[in-house]
Amino acid sequence: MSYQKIKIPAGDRILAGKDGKLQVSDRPVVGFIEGDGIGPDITKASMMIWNRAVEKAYGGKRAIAWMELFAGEKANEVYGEPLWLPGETVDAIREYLVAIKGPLTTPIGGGIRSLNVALRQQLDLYVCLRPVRYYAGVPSPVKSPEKTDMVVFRENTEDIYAGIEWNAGTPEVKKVIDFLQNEMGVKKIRFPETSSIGVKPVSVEGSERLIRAAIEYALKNNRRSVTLVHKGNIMKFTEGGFKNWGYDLVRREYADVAAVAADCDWNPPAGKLLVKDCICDAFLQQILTRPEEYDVIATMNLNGDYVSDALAACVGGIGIAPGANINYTTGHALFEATHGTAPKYAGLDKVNPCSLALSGEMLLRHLGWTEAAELINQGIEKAISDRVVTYDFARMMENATEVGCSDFAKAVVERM
Ligand SMILES: NC(=O)C1=CN([C@@H]2O[C@H](COP(=O)(O)OP(=O)(O)OC[C@H]3O[C@@H](n4cnc5c(N)ncnc54)[C@H](OP(=O)(O)O)[C@@H]3O)[C@@H](O)[C@H]2O)C=CC1
Ligand SMILES: O=C(O)CCC(=O)C(=O)O
Ligand SMILES: [Mg+2]
Repeated sequence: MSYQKIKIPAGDRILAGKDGKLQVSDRPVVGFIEGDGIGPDITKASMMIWNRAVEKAYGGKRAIAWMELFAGEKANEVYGEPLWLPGETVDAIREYLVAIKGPLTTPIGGGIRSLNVALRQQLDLYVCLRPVRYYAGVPSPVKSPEKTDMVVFRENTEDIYAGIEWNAGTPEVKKVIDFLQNEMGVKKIRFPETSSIGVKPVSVEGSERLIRAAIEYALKNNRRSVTLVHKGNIMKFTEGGFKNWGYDLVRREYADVAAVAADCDWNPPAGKLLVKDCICDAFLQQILTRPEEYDVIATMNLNGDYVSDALAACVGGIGIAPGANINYTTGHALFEATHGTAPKYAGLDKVNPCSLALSGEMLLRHLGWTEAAELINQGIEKAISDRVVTYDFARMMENATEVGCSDFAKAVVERM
């Protein structure tokens, strides 16, 4: 495919085999979107870390051929018109399979809807994978942060994030409310004249593919349990459906390797994975009081958004929380930091690049380049244990050497 503004570097396309395994040459083309706000700072710093890790791990035999893709404010500049998510950016990720992105701005209220959510939906990246583990030395607001070791599987294409909503006072919302009241017998809209209405689609297919991915991950990585986090006591058919369909799936497809908590009195037979559930509000307090009881988490879109920032805080904050958006069937994967554009720090070369750098660590692992991934972990761990950190950690540590974003990246590279 030819592109208008995207320059394709010398290298090879990553291909997905029939078994879902990727075919990766020694010079794979990988897309990157710099992002808005702090995006350029953390992308530049992370690039330094990723490229050095690959060079060091493979002695120059392997290298990533980076291909810049445009979205957000930079897309407006490059294309010379108000174009937030050019079609060719999505096409290029479709064609080249793997990419990484910095955060993109979403204005609150009016204006464009989330470009991040649009990318996930257009590419059907149904899993938002966010591992949460503690790096020794990172300052944390909890007493025993090392007890937090969870991997969040957040459903990425449905729920309230589908963006089906109508604003209060519009003819459209009036039509929806009339339909609900007159044709569906709804009597519970407290203030019908001034309500906005949002719709929350949650399907059997969407829930099953997400929960299946979480179970497969747990089995492959010898994890102890999968917890379905939901608010099914209130939203019976959407959040409650998610839980029930998850349990049905385990009983139907995984009976030989996994057990539903209620079926085994919370004691799975030896060697079997425990699948349990927890109501989301209770879960958010238990991650502070009893984190060791949770392992792999499967949840819906909105819960997953809240849960991932709350969990990130337990291990030091969103400055160090990585993530990936993945479709395990097509092999498409878009890696990204958990945090946003932190506009007040834009261009100051100040923030922590770890969240994006570690998303790149996940990317390298996804390509099978584990040696390079390990070097990134090692460099970050050593920098933190030497107390060389960015402002977010420095303000919670004693005797820390506070450095900027690019100097932190240099400190990591020196310690690989
Ligand atoms: N995937 C994406 O692209 C996402 C995009 N967004 C978008 O980002 C914009 C800003 O959102 P906002 O709610 O302010 O959330 P942000 O995550 O951008 O920032 C909130 C706070 O988190 C801390 N923080 C964020 N990133 C870092 C970092 N790298 N290092 C250290 N600290 C960090 C800062 O805390 P402190 O002030 O304490 O220093 C910051 O003020 C919005 O438009 C939002 O929609 C939001 C989330 C995800
Ligand atoms: O796209 C956005 O504005 C928010 C996305 C978000 O918060 C997330 O992915 O965690
Ligand atoms: Mg979020």
